[in-house]
Formats: sequence, structure tokens, C-alpha cells
Amino acid sequence: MVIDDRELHEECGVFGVYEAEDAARLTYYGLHALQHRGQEGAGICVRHNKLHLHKGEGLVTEVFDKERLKQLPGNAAIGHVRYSTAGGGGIANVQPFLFRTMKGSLGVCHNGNIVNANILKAQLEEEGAIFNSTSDTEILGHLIKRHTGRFIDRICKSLRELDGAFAFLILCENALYAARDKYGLRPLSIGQLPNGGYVFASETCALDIVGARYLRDLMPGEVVRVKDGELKSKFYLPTDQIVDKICAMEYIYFSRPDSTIEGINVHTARKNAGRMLYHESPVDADLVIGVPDSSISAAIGYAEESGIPYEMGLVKNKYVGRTFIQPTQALREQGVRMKLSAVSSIVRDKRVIMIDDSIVRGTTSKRIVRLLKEAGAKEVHVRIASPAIKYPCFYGVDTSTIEELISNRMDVEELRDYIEADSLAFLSEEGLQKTTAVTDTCTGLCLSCFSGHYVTPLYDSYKNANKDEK
Ligand SMILES: O=P(O)(O)OC[C@H]1O[C@H](OP(=O)(O)OP(=O)(O)O)[C@H](O)[C@@H]1O
Ligand SMILES: NC(=O)CC[C@H](N)C(=O)O
Ligand code: SF4
Ligand SMILES: [Mg+2]
Repeated sequence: MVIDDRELHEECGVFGVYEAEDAARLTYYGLHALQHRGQEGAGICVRHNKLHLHKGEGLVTEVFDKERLKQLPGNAAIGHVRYSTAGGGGIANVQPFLFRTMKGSLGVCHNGNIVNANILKAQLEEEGAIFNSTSDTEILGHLIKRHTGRFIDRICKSLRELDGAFAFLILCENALYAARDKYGLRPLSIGQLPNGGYVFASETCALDIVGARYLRDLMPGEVVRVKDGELKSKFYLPTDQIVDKICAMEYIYFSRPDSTIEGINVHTARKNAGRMLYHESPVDADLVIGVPDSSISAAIGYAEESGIPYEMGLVKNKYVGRTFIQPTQALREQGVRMKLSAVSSIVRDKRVIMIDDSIVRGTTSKRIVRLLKEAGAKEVHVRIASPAIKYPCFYGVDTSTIEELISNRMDVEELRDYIEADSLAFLSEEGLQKTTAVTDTCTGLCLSCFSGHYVTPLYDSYKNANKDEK
């Protein structure tokens, strides 16, 4: 039995390099650094005169070994780690996609979700296209093929037809293109290798791992091309149609703390959220603890600002992973007990402030409050370093269906009662916005899953939300 130990699911990660010796190996390292963004499948498309592809289901280290990488020589590559959010799982949907045409081949990989995918697919099928997968990503290849003109113009025309969230990497036999949606929902950074080659990655932690120097983030609505050692940029839309709405959950939960998004380090943003949370919802207590892993930074911020000591009240067993085999249903129910233990010598007879970054279904908070109380904590005050998630995400993050989102069904007092905490408070939307407002590089956040005010039209997304072939 495979347990689903994560309540909040990742999205996807993309990585590309142009040009460097052994591009597939660099991409392997980059994807490994992005593994937290998706564990269902991984793939690398490499250029060695022509494009060659290897992909498979599972982790990067399961799909690639030394032998496999040796069979992928070449000086340019793109790669992907996948968590499916459109079209379901299965090898056919694992990326990159490779399109072969009479005029050359095209590799495509994507983080995000195209919200008008069904409309475009129906139109394309009407015109004779036959899709090889059920993924929204495949649409871009078909659109590029149908448009005419210079290759960059065909890409721009295609991108203008897509609505929703995307960070795309497109590899051809003579160039690499990178593009970001007009809302900037998904992150994409550019780096440079010591040899002058360019690197693209969903997160800067993947640039660091290959020794690339961070240059800048792609801007919303921007497409860049690297060809013959030169990087050229253009906007595929008029600038008045572009807004900056980077996904707030990238800062709250998804990205690695050592990554920097739009000029703000993720750990720093989380710490700011913890500080802000203290100002909005202070409580008198003896200790502050964070729920490992992603809320540690916010807990440190809360502790620093309140002057209440930060303690390690919970320990995570790092060997409980996605493939952990549970012998019985009863043990499965105890998933959190296997994953996290309370340190009773620290929490016994103490008034504890437990910080988590988010509540999705409420499973984690409920179990941890109980764990801490069983370990002897006198009071458990839960503070969440994000607003309540009440609405689903249609932009490439699996925050569950509306029925599963506990804050959609319960107000704060009902939820406090359900998780059996002594008190419960969430960070406000205004507070969250301030956590990233430390520089002028990040001008806006997507807050759709908190507010229900979606930054894009939704087309048929709501109607089809529960119909994915997962
Ligand atoms: O309300 P729930 O449905 O339980 O979901 C919320 C929990 O899920 C996430 O943690 P996760 O267990 O995915 O792992 P991490 O914090 O170790 O990254 C998040 O950090 C919360 O702790
Ligand atoms: N989570 C994602 O970014 C997924 C990308 C794409 N929509 C897919 O399902 O493959
Ligand atoms: S709806 Fe939520 S998870 Fe989705 S992109 Fe916006 S902030 Fe991120
Ligand atoms: Mg967690």
C-alpha cells in the first residue's frame, strides 16, 4: 500500500540548460533539487544534433541512473518533475513532450495549469489534431505547429491563446525558449554558468546546485530565447495586459526555503509571516514550536518577535516517505504518529504555541494537537502562517476539492473545536501581503484560494474540477 502522506500537493518543476557540456547530467542535478515539486514522474529531453528523450514514472533517481545519463549526450536540455494537476497520471502525461515534425523536433515542459485547455483542445480536435496524452501541456505543441511565420512569432501567437498559469521551457534543435504567463503565477528564474551558458529553473535552489549565478526572474508575459550564446527577450502581450500575481503558496509552503522568488528569499518571507502572525494574534505561552518541515521558518519568526523561546517540540521521521508501506488500516490512520513525534520532556506541563504554515483538510493540525496533549502539553494554541484556504486552486497546485477544504465548511471557532486546540488564529490576507512587500520586485500575490476572487477567468474549470482521470 502506498500512503499519501502529504496533505497539500506540489505542482511541477522545470529545468533547462543551453549550452553546457553534459547538459543531461546538469539537468539531472537541477531536477533533483526540484524533486519536492513533483514525485510522480521525471524526464529529460536533450539535444545532440537532434532531440532525444527519456522519461518515466517515479523519482528522478528512479528514472535516471549513470548508464541512462551516459546514453543522453548533448549540450542543451530541458527536464521536468511532475505532480499531475490536469489530465491525470500515467506515463503518457509525463513530461517533457517531444513533437517530431518534418522541419525539426520540439521538446516542451510546463509548470502550471491552462484554464481554457478544454476549449482549445476541442477547437484543435475539430481542426484535425489528435492528442497523444490527456495533459493540458500538449496543447502548446499543437498550437505552435498550426501558426505560421518565424518560430518566435509562432510561439508568441500560441502563448496569447493560452489562459492560466504557465512556466514553459521549449527546446528546439537550434535554440531554447522560456516563457511565463501574463499573471506571473508560476515562478521561473534565469541563471548563468561559468562557461556563459544559460540555465532556467522553477526555483533558484536548482541554479545553485549546478553552480549557476542567478541573473533574474523571467517577467510575467515575457518570452526569452537563447541562441548562439545570446539571450533575447520580448513580451508576447502589450504591457497593459500584464499583472504580477505570483502564487502566494510558493512562499507559504511549496518552494524550498533556500530559494529566492522575485527578489525575496522564501525562508525570510516565512519568517516575516511568523512575525506578522504574532502581531495579529499574540498569545501568552511558554514555548513556540513549528510543525516540520515547512513551518519551521514561520515558527522562528513568531518566537523572535514574541520573545517566547522556540523549541523543538516535534521531531519528524525523515524516512516516512510517499512509498512507506503501512501494514494495516489502523496504522495508516495513525500516519502522522509515524511521521511526527512529540518530545514530551519539552512540552510536558507547558503552554505551547504550535505554528503550521497552512490547514487544508485539518488532518495534520488535529492529530498534532492530540499528540502534544498526550505528551503532556497543558495548552495548545494553534497559529497558522497563512489565511484559511477556502477555495480550490486551478493554477497547478492541488489544494484539494472544495468539499475537502475544511475552512470552506467551518468557521475559525468550529475548526478550533474540531482540532481540539485551546485557541486558533490564521494570518490575515493583508498580513500575508506585507510579508513579501519588502522589495518592489514582488508587486502582487495570487490569493485566489483564500479569497475566492480568481485572477483569471475560470472557463469550465469548476465544472471539471473533480473529473480528472487521477
Ligand atoms: O490540513 P492538512 O490537510 O493536514 O494539510 C496541511 C499540512 O500539509 C502540509 O504539510 P505536509 O505534511 O505536506 O509536509 P511538510 O510540512 O513536511 O512539507 C502543510 O505544511 C500542513 O502541515
Ligand atoms: N502541477 C503542474 O504544474 C502540472 C503541469 C501540467 N498541468 C500537468 O498536469 O502535467
Ligand atoms: S490559488 Fe492559491 S495555490 Fe493556486 S496559484 Fe493562487 S495562491 Fe497559489
Ligand atoms: Mg506541514
